Amino acid sequence: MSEPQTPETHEFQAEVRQLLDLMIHSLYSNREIFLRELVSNAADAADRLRFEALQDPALFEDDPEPVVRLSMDENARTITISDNGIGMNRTDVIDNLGTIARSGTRRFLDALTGDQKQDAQLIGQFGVGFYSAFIVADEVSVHTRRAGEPAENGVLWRSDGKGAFTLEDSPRERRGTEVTLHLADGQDEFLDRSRLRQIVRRYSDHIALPIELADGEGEWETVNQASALWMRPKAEITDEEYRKFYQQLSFDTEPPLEWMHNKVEGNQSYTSLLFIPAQRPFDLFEPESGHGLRLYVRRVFIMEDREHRLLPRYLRFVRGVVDSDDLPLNVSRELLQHNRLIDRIRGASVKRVLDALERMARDDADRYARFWDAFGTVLKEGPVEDPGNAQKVAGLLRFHSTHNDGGATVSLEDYVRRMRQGQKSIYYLTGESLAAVRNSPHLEVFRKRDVEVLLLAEPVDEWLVAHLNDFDGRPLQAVAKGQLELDELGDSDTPDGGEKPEASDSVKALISRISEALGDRVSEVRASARLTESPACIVVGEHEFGMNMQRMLKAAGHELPQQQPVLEINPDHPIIQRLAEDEQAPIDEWSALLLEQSVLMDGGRLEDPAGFVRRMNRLLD
Ligand SMILES: Nc1ncnc2c1ncn2[C@@H]1O[C@H](COP(=O)(O)OP(=O)(O)OP(=O)(O)O)[C@@H](O)[C@H]1O
Repeated sequence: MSEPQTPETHEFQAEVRQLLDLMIHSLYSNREIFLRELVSNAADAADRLRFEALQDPALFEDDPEPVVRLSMDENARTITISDNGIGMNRTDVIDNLGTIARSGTRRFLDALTGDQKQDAQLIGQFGVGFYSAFIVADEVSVHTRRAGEPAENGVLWRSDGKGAFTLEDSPRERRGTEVTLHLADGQDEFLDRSRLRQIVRRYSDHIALPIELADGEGEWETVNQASALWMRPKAEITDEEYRKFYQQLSFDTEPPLEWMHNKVEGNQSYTSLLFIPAQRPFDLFEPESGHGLRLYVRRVFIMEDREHRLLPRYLRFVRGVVDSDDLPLNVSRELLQHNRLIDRIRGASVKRVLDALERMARDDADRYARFWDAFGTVLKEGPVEDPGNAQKVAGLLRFHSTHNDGGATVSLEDYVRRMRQGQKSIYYLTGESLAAVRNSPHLEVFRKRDVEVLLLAEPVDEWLVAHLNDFDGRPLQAVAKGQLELDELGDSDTPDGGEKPEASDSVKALISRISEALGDRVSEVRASARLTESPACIVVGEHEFGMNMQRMLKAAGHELPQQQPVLEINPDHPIIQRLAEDEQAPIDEWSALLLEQSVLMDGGRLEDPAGFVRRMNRLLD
């Protein structure tokens, strides 16, 4: 076997090339984040070393104290970021720096908005951090050796970011990685020590290991706080420090809406510091991505909880840290699945977050509205995922409603307070868009009798109402399902709102004519108690999927049993009355038209739209 020839040249993977091109040519606002990214990689490398050294203390060699060092050479116009972390061997370097597309790269390219400022924010969130070096550098070299391997396994990676990199053997005594950036023209501001100090303090102050800056005379100055903020006593931490810590942890441009810092002492001790952000991260709805809380054991970083063991998925917007004194240091993902201490931390953390949201909703409606705008949709997954807290979560939900056609949302508590005397249920209507539900014929009798209906137009709402059966002891009831019992709507103020109108004999006869004409396209035709203005609407059975849910399930590729709707007609409507009296009217055409317009009003699609238009034109003629 022959040793690989060095230096050897490798092409960047196509997507990496695309990304580099973008870094070099378009991301010049906010260029300083390159340092945040490289320091964060160095700190991750220190965390990984500490973690692996739990099994194999020899990895520390004779250099156990983690540190990140920044130095510069004004003549050569270079900046160097070095760490004594885990380091990389040849294979690691090839895999990590250029030839294998990381899933983050593709997603990053897809998520770009064209707005430079926003796009620069995306870099840190995607795991394309290393390449940000090319925002300021026209050549980058990485000299590295993996902990535990001999000095001659050191490798040197070099690239100008233009399509290829070279790799050569290069012995390295010191464990870890040294990244050297040769600054491109016009980037000399980064050769200024106070500028580097300022950037480190801005972005990396709370990285829990020292970041040292060379003073040019052989001395090193620690420029960050280098402490685990969450371990300090609450009373000594300022709001500003909490905000800054959050922003360094999350790379969020906005300060958080709220934070909860708790130390739990006792036979199981842990500290948690949880933040509720103010704005949505780009990947909130991507199933495999997203962040979790950072889990530490006695200050040693163990893992990011991407599997949502420390907090359930519906609270995945929460960022922060949990530091346990009692978990074993070699805790694995598997162990996290079945661990009583983790279960307790999870239960308590859920309660802390929900309590904080309750307080915010009660004391500061504006702030809560911001929270709801950003994360309401996610919170709606709560009753499905966490039935034990369903009522608590339900109390935090906000909905559009007929009470407030202007658009402000209402809580279930508001709704219950406004229920009419004798009203039994909380009524809701689901549909594809707010406009469609707001104008639905199903609301006619509710509006007339001044009974509030919640208007639900997000896909998740269907799952929510399928799992949330009641609130405060009142059942949730879909207005577009089953027979509507008017006396369950509560007392009516309107004089004609009492009894359901008795269908006359001619209407009864019309119903059977329509029923015959439509055959098995409907399961039933009946007189409606719902309609006051429209001639007809469709309804599903009490225990069937609603029309909107049926459409969603079909769109997701599910086979559904044939389920025909009920057609309800409004005996008081002039068209219906005319049809009831005119036995010569072309009933096949009219019946089809009534059904088709009801399907359209419901947000459905017609199987034969051209047939519908022709029919309508014939009848208008
Ligand atoms: N200083 C370093 N020491 C050891 N490995 C490193 C170092 N810098 C980068 N790497 C390796 O290269 C990989 C790619 O780094 P990059 O910054 O592009 O993404 P990332 O760190 O995985 O993602 P993110 O930026 O979201 O943390 C890292 O996952 C790591 O394995």
